[in-house]
Amino acid sequence: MTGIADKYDAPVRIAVIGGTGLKSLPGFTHVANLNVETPWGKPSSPISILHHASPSTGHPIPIAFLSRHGLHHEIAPHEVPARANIAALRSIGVRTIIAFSAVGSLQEEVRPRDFVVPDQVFDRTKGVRPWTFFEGGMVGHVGFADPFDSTLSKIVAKSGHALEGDGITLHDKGMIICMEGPQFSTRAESNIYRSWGGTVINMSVLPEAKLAREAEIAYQMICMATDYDCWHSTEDVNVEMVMGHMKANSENARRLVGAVLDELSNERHSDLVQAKHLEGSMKFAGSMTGKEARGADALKKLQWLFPGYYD
Ligand SMILES: CSC[C@H]1O[C@H](OP(=O)(O)O)[C@H](O)[C@@H]1O
Ligand SMILES: Nc1ncnc2[nH]cnc12
Repeated sequence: MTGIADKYDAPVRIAVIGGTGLKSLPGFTHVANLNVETPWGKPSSPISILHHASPSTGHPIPIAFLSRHGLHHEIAPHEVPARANIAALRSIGVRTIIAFSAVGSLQEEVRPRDFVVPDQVFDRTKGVRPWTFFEGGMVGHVGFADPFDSTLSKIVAKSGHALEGDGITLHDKGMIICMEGPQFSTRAESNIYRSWGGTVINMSVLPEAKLAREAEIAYQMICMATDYDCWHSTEDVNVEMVMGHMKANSENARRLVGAVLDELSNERHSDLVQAKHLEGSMKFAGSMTGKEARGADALKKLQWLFPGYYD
């Protein structure tokens, strides 16, 4: 792309990860495209840096945008390079991620095109996706009882509720089931997930949310329901249905993300967007392994991710 810089000198604190049907964020000033190479490989797409005018000061706030499935939706859910995505975002300064996802609804009251801000996750991936930065002779454990950031979730919910009555319906909690895919669920699975209390289902929240937590990044997913999976009397989920609802409701998705970014750009959330409450948490949690037993490769990679933590 001509006229777009390939560097951005200031730290970028806030990122949006776009999912199915949200491959870009129009309406912002596109100032740079960053091609970041991490020890875990290349991210799903170049990171676009967008300028968003803070409603409180008018000053431009940089926002990083990454397309989870690539620029042309060429990366399947189980192939998403989630470690490279999260590591690349952290390396440019990101400490807050708003992740967007198209989901199936497991409850009658969550209708196609409704938004859900989940507060819990149930892991139904199959262990085929790399899910941690801590391995190979660098052991680390991090709490994941509450997989989303509670302060961030309140901001997202408040921003969404403020748009209600204006074409947007938002449910401010729920359990998201993360399945492996890429095939959709069987009817038996869908009904079991409902009996477990699942609210919505996707193929993307994990390991993204786990890796964000390990990287000391505040993370919240915004889900948009696109179908009733295959438990309902309506038509079973298919790709045309998902894409159709995403396309038809994309303006609302962008309005919601815009409202969240407006709020996060406010100076009063400066500590949150820098995730001060998470800063340094991996210094101790990731330094359990005795120095003499540390794997050299693992150490080098983690020193790239957390400069100064494991010297
Ligand atoms: C195309 S339907 C299945 C696909 O849609 C969701 O993608 P994303 O979470 O990136 O919006 C779901 O997780 C599946 O990957
Ligand atoms: N029914 C479904 N199952 C899994 N992922 C989805 N993404 C959108 N709809 C979905």
